[in-house]
Amino acid sequence: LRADTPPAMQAEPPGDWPAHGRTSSEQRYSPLSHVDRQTVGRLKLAWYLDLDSNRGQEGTPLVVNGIMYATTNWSRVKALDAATGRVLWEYDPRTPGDIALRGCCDTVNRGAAYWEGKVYVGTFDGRLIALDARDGRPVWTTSTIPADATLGDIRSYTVDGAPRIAHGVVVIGNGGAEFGARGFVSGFDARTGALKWRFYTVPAPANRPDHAASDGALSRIAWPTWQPDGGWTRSGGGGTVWDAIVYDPVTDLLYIGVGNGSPWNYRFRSGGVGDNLFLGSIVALRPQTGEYVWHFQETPQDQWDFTASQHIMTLDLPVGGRMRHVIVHAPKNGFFYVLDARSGEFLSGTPYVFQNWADGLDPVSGRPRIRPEAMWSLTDRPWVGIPGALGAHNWQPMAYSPRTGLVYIPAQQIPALYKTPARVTLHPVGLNLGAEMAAGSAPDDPAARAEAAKALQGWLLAWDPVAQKARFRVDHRGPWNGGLLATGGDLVFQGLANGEFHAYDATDGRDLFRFNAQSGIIAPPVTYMAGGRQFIAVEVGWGGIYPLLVGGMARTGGWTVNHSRILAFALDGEASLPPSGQKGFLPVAPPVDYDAQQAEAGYVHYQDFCIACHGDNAESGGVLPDLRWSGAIRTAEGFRNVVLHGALTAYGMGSFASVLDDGQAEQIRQFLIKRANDTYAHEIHIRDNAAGVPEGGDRD
Ligand SMILES: O=C(O)c1cc(C(=O)O)c2c(n1)C(=O)C(=O)c1cc(C(=O)O)[nH]c1-2
Ligand SMILES: [Ca+2]
Repeated sequence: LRADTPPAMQAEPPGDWPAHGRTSSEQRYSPLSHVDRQTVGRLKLAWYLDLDSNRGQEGTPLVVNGIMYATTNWSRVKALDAATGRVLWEYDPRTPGDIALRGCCDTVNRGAAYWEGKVYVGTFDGRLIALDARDGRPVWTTSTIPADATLGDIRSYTVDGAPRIAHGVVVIGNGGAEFGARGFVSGFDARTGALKWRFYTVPAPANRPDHAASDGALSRIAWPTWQPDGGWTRSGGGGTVWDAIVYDPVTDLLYIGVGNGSPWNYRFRSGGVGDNLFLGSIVALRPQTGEYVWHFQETPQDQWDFTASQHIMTLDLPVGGRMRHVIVHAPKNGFFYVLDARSGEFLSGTPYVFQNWADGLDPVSGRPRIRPEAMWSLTDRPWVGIPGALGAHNWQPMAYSPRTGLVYIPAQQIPALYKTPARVTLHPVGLNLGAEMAAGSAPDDPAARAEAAKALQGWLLAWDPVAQKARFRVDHRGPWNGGLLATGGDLVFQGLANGEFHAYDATDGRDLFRFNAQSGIIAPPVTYMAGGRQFIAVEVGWGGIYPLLVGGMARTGGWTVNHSRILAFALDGEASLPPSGQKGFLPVAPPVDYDAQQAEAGYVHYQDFCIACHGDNAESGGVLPDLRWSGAIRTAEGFRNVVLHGALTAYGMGSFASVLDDGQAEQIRQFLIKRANDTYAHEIHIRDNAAGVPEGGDRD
């Protein structure tokens, strides 16, 4: 059985990519078929553009009438001639560097919205800006963060998702639930930037009304699911809407994917009491008013960072013998859900990966049967969870082909160790998870490391949403690969963590095209027509949470240094990339003396405050500096200047003076010197090859 093409999809000009998921169904399917299984052998690079930031690039470029609007790291916007890559205008919102510390997962941006001659972009420091599509001049700017939301010194808000537009309302959410935040989405008048409505996803302390669209639903439905005086009243509760927001013209509803609890620790957050709505839920709202319509909670009692923020897609599928308009969703928690898009009714849910936290779902309600041992914050025993906090599928978008009837999922396995700390402290800067970060790091011993690396997996999963089962999979070298694109040429395109860009046969996963992009790819490709030719374009740039947090183990995926670009491919393209010449972070012989006791204390502070960007156990994942080889660790004063006095704030390394004193900063420095000494010989050794790059061999 094949799904019908929904009416909303037919309206879009087939040669454009005018909205985040191309159409309002967010299927990321384009009917273009010049590039197909026969012609793909002639696919070549047509143009490329070097970007001005070498950090994670997660953007979906929009293409409207031959002009590409791409957003890149630090919330920058570029308009390009989509046929040639020539820059028409650029806009830099000058996001301040210290905001990097307020986001968990790299200063990324996932894309813009286009509507009636304006380009809308959210900025990492929480602004929403409307630009004139002709010249990039700001038409209006507004703050998406209400002044009182930052009350309490731990509240932390960022914006990195793409805005969506419905009924002339621009809708945007925010990130921050790893720090202390209370989630909400806001709707602004697309013409003027005036706030039209706001919907908070978790209650206010004491069930206080916000005089917002959410008041009724929060007090009626959500408030009874929280312990009234739980730690959430100080940490915000979480529920940030940091990625998926979808307007569905078929139901005239707006669907939002609500994130995890703040902090993760459910005992601290809510005393181990209640489901904590609307955490881990899809919530349907009226786009004009923000009024609540329905919700479906995928993960009650969240303590795993199991967000429902992942890509929300609508489809028309035969269910029980009749066509239903449904939402399909593959959130972090590892279950593939099919919900009725009008009512939120649970239709089916099946694990799409190996998972160990639930004994399936209740077949009627869809509620997970959570295993008692997975409730780590209540058992006080460490829990190795699969999926872990980075999910069986993260923000990297899926795609659907109406020709094959398959949903293509960038699936992964990244186990996580969850452990209750001796004491939960809420810090004004840095992660506030209520989980022990110094519980154990990747081993240095090569054999043990290779064994641990086997658990880190990534694959392209072709999923039949009607039968709820896998049709085929394509295994990649590791997790954290790019989002997906499906085309009328029966191809599925995906960039990989190891820096390759591929086209696969949509019917069986056969590998039909491979290109060396010289840096890991996490962004989803798009396709469009310009100058009479079909292009496939993708942003290249290794980053996002996986390499930043996981660090050295994330380098098993391949290329170790970010080189950010936009690449565009076409049949008989004639461009080529210059040789990469990349050698990774070059190890510099470290100072030899350190104090072992200080270094031990420094490990704990490092894991609490530095791990989220510089990687587990002081090994960088190839995006931000590897501190073992940093000049800053050579003197106590130099290190203090960076860590406490903000010498590198403009680059995103703000001051930690509010959480670390001189002595603790010095302990971290001693730890870094120890790590440099422990690993220097090995780092040199793994470069013992002709190319002098880690892990053997130039892949040019
Ligand atoms: O809870 C939040 O507020 C929040 C925000 C974000 C974000 O804004 O990017 C991410 C996450 N959570 C998250 O859990 C996650 O795995 C994640 C990955 C990424 C990324 O861009 O690589 N962002 C985020
Ligand atoms: Ca999160």
